[in-house]
Amino acid sequence: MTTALAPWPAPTADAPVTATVPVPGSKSLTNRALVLAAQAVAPSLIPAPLRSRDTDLMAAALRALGTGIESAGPGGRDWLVTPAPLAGPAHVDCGLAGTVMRFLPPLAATATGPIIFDGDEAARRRPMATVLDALRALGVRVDGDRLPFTVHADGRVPGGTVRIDASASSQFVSGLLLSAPSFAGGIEVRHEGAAVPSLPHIEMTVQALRGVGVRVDDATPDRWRVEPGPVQPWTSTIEPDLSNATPFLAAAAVTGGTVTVPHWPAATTQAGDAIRGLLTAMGARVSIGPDGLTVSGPDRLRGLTADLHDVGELTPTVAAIALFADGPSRLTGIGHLRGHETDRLAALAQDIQAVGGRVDEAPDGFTIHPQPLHGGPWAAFADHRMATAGAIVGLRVPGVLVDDVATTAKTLPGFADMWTRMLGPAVA
Ligand SMILES: O=C(O)C1=C[C@@H](OP(=O)(O)O)[C@@H](O)[C@H](O)C1
Ligand SMILES: C=C(OP(=O)(O)O)C(=O)O
Repeated sequence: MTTALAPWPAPTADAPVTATVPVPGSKSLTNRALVLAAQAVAPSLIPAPLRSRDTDLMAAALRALGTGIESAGPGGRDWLVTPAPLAGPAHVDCGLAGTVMRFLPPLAATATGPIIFDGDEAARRRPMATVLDALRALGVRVDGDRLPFTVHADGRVPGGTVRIDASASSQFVSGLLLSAPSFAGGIEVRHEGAAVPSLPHIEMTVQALRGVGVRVDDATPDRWRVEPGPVQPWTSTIEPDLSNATPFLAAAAVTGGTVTVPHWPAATTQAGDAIRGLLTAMGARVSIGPDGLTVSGPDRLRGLTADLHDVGELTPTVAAIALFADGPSRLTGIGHLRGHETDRLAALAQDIQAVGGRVDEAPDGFTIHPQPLHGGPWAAFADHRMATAGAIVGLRVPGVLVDDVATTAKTLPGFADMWTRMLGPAVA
């Protein structure tokens, strides 16, 4: 029997939050770096990767397939990745990581032996069939359509053209592209269906592949071609995780304070960068300078109408901020969030109502009508971004109880301590 942990009372801010908050590396970049470094012609040193549940699971899975991954550099903060022939039999624990469950089956297909994939209970509900059907179309034997499933690899993926419907997740495209340099004929992925979400993440994949010397043609919308060939070692820096930075920036927005996140990249493919435009539209002051990105909250936040299809990861943060605006906010284009860590639209609606808020849920988004809130339970649903959204609400609403703040370890271990530190010594 497991004992339920005590809920986390989200601290309230008695004054405008003023802080500088360094944020660890990007989950999305770290896991792309690992998958590419495992295919490289020589070892890679991944500088200061994110260490979190999602990235540790990716590293553990690659180790299980034969890749050497060890800590290196000052204080062991880097990862030295030594490629080796990939082989099963192996068992891959995906946890709840979309990047592990969608990026690794194509790589496993280039190995040998049966490779069994499984994950958390919630992970078994996440859409997977598109990538597994694509592998079958490429000549790979796969048993199953969602977790748990088995890839029966025979050491060679012929590759070729696949037609997929990636409207449920950009990760279906990214996963196929990232291992295609190791397919005999590379790959051409053609998307057919409603618009692909999270396009900046596919742009990140393309840029990551080019960064290790792989030729990619993405000139035609909804069509990507990756040439087979040698993968050079990974050398790029890992940018801070800009999506994980957003709850801290939100703290400035909702309390009229000022928060700086250092090392904000001048150019990036991370979806989190879109927070600059979104917060500006809500009335915050946003600037990039030598110290990083600084957000100063306004006296009154404006409601927002935004299509978040490309940057769905930001929805929990934006929804939490919208609760404190002076008018309604309408967030659309995010039906695919129903297949994220949890059904994020339903989860946000439930939690917002539990603290007295009003939200009208639609198939592809919702409208938030700000009104006075009160304390209450805030369920995380095993979703790191639901937990951080609860923290934002708690800044302004006493008595918000987040049931599982530890779930933030998926991408940001130590979140609760970082949050308390941001609020200063006055907050217990
Ligand atoms: O490729 C990636 O690293 C990601 C792609 C996106 O997934 P979806 O396209 O499923 O939204 C994003 O939401 C997720 O957090 C990370
Ligand atoms: C959707 C997310 O994660 P995953 O990589 O598990 O899909 C997310 O981090 O918001």
